[in-house]
Amino acid sequence: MSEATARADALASVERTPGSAKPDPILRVDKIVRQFGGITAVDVEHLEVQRGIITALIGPNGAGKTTFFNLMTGFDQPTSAGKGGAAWNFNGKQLTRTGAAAIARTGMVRTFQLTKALSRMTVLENMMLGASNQPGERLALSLFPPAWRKREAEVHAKALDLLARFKLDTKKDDYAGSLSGGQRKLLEMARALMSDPTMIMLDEPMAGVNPALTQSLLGHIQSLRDDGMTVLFVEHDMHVVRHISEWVVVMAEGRIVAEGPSDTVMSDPAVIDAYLGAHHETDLAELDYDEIESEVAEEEQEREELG
Ligand SMILES: Nc1ncnc2c1ncn2[C@@H]1O[C@H](COP(=O)(O)OP(=O)(O)OP(=O)(O)O)[C@@H](O)[C@H]1O
Repeated sequence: MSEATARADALASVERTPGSAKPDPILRVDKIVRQFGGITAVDVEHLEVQRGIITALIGPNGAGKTTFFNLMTGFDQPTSAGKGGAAWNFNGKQLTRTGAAAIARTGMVRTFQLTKALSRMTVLENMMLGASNQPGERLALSLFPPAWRKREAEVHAKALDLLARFKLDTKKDDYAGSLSGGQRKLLEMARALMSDPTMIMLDEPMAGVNPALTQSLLGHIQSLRDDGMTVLFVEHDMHVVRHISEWVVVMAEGRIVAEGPSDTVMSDPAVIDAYLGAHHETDLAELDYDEIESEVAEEEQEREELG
């Protein structure tokens, strides 16, 4: 049996309902709520992410996807414990109240957009920063300088390997800020891989990427999965979602509203509702999002004119 068939078989019996149980979940989330003032950004009752596959997290703007990523990776904290207590478990480890660095060391990492500070560093320096330190490593290394030099050489070699894999090796001494949009996305992904994650969370990996690089980025994401990594990614482009994800989770107004394989979930009425706020007999993949946006803008203007 091919690996792709095995992955599809593992999901065949999974219920297409929000929060459904998976045969081998690497991430399990319970009752996680995050509010900002009066806004409930995230209110996830239960979610399981299957190990070793590519799962897409989709949903309209403001659905809570980025906040959910931040909560999982310790860059934000849940507001309320909810009934029975907020909890999430990654690869057998309970992560509630665990800091971001400690969560990264468990093997769950997310990509970050290149900030201004990182743009002023070279591509290679960015990669070196991505290497995680094992607990106690800093102390051990500072007490024993030869070990530090050995570790630095290893990290350097690994950074060069990854840069070659992502075809960024010729750019290693360039400022990260000088890269094109697509190359930045490659660097963000390569940097996250420096810590040998078990699961990688990508926030809009294709945003701002030109069509030529899109294909290469998609290939990289698939090869991470083929190497045994679990991939969870947020994406607005439905063609990308259809192309590479084996499972799709849909968020709206902080909640998980639908789950299923990419070829069927987008025709789920709950998903269409989430995007359009009304029932439509439409296949989301066929929708023209620019047209929808301009229709929504027109409707808003009409409402404003009507007072
Ligand atoms: N730091 C913050 N302070 C106040 N409100 C916030 C903050 N972060 C997020 N929100 C609000 O929480 C809600 C969820 O936002 P979030 O960015 O998680 O959504 P998203 O699904 O990632 O959206 P997009 O697809 O547009 O990136 C939105 O209403 C947003 O305005």
